[in-house]
Amino acid sequence: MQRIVFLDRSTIAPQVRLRRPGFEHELVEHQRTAPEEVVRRLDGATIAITNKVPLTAAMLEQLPRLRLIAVAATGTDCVDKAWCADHGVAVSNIRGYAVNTVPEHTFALMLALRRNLVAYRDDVLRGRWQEAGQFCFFDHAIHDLAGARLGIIGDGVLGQRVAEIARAFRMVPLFAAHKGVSGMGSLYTPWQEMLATSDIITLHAPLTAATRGMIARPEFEAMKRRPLIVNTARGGLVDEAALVQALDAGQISGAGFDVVTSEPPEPDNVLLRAAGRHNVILTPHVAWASDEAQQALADQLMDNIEGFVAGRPRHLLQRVS
Ligand SMILES: NC(=O)C1=CN([C@@H]2O[C@H](COP(=O)(O)OP(=O)(O)OC[C@H]3O[C@@H](n4cnc5c(N)ncnc54)[C@H](O)[C@@H]3O)[C@@H](O)[C@H]2O)C=CC1
Ligand SMILES: O=C(O)C(=O)CO
Repeated sequence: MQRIVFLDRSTIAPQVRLRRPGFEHELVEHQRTAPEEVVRRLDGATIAITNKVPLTAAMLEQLPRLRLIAVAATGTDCVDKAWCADHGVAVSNIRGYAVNTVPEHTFALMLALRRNLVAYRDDVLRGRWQEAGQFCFFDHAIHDLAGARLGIIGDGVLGQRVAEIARAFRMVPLFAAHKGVSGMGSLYTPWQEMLATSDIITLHAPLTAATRGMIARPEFEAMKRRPLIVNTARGGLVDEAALVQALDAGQISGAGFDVVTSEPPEPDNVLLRAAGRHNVILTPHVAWASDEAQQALADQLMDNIEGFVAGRPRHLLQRVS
C-alpha cells in the first residue's frame, strides 16, 4: 500500500478540492512542516508531497522507502534533484497550471508601475486632487506599455505567454539568450544587449545553480534605459541588496516582485524595507494563486501521483532506474 505524506497542505487554499487518489493508499496531511520534522513525518512514506518544504540530501538519505517526490508547484528548487537522480527517487512537478495567473500578475505589476498607480492612489487619499484645483495633475510620470521593449528571461510556458500578451499590448518582446552563452540563434537577444536595450525586464526562469544571482550589480550597471524589473519567478535570481542600490542610484525605475530570496522575508530584508516606496511593489508569492490555477494544480498533482503508481509516470524531471 502506498503511504502518501503531504508536508505543507496549507500552501494550497482550503477551498481547493484535493481529490483522493484512485488506488489503495494512506494519506497523511500536515498543514506545515519545519525542517527538523521532515524525516520523522516522512518515515515509511513512499510518496512525499511538498510545495515549498526543502528536501535535502541529508534528509533523503534517511528515507529508504521513498519512491516519488510530487512537488505541488512548477519550481522544484526545494528538492535536491541530483541526489534523487543518483538514488532512484523520482521527482514530478506541475506544469502549465499558471499559464494565465502568473502572466496576468506580471502585467498587473508592469501596468501599476509604468502608470505610477501606487503614487496616484496615495495622492488621492491625502487630498492632493483637491489641492491641484483642476481635473487632473501630473506629479508622477506615466508611460505606456505600447512601444516598450520587454526583455524576457526564460522562454518556457510563462515566458512565452508573457510574450504573447506583450504583443497584444504592442510592446516589443525579446527573449534573452542565457547569461554567458553565445550562439543561441536569432530568436534570442544576446544577454548584454537585452540588459542595455530593455525598458522592462521580466524573469521567468527556474532557480538553479546557473541562474542564482543572475541579476546582480554588473547587470544593473549594464542597464541603460532605466528599466523596470519584474520578478514573478524566484527570489534567488536577483541580488536584492544590488537591486535596492540600483533603485537608489536611479539605474532602474522600479521593481515589481512577487518573490524574495527567503520566504517569508525576515523583517530586515532589504527588499521588504524598500517596499513602501512608490516605485516598488512587493506581493507575497501569490502570482500563481488564482482560484482557477490552484484547482488545476491540485488536479494535476493527483494525476501525477496516480500516473506514477500506475506505471505511466508524467511530468517527471528526470529518468530514474
Ligand atoms: N511566483 C509564482 O507564483 C510562480 C513562479 N513560478 C516560477 O516560474 C518559473 C518558470 O515557470 P514555467 O515557465 O512554467 O517553467 P518552464 O519549465 O516551462 O520554463 C522555464 C524556462 O526557463 C529556461 N531556462 C532555464 N535555464 C535558464 C537560464 N539559465 N537562463 C534563462 N532561461 C533559462 C528554460 O529553458 C525554460 O524555457 C518556475 O521555474 C518557477 O520557479 C512558476 C509558477 C508560479
Ligand atoms: O509553481 C510554482 O513554482 C510556485 O512558485 C507556486 O507555488
